[in-house]
Amino acid sequence: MKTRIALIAHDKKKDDMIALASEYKAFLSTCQLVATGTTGGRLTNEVGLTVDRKHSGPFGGDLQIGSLLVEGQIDCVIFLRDPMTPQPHEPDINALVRACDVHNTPCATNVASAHLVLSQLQQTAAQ
Ligand SMILES: O=C(CO)COP(=O)(O)O
Repeated sequence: MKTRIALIAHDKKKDDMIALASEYKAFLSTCQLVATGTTGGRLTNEVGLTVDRKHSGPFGGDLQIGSLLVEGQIDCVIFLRDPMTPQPHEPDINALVRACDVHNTPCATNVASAHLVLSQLQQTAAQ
């Protein structure tokens, strides 16, 4: 079965997400990807990945991904959050991260942890 990964980035972290996805493109291309709206659009247009695009974060995209996660349809979340900028949908963001904790789903919220998670998943997939 394909690894199911959610990719989400706040605006000031989107360039980091593009760089990360470009680095892991070969592996990510073998995965089933879901993303919030704007992040997903950039991943498709700039990296060439096939992504199931949900609504933009402020319009409920985090909640849509949280719902998939609760249903057991997400193996891992890469969520590059911007800790320096208040977000109008902070409750949605907290709900998604909380759902990861409730369901013991790996959730990388910065680039360093995203590298650890993706390199491990890539290695496991190659075995
Ligand atoms: O706001 C977000 C996550 O909380 C991300 O949404 P977009 O990918 O649509 O910018």
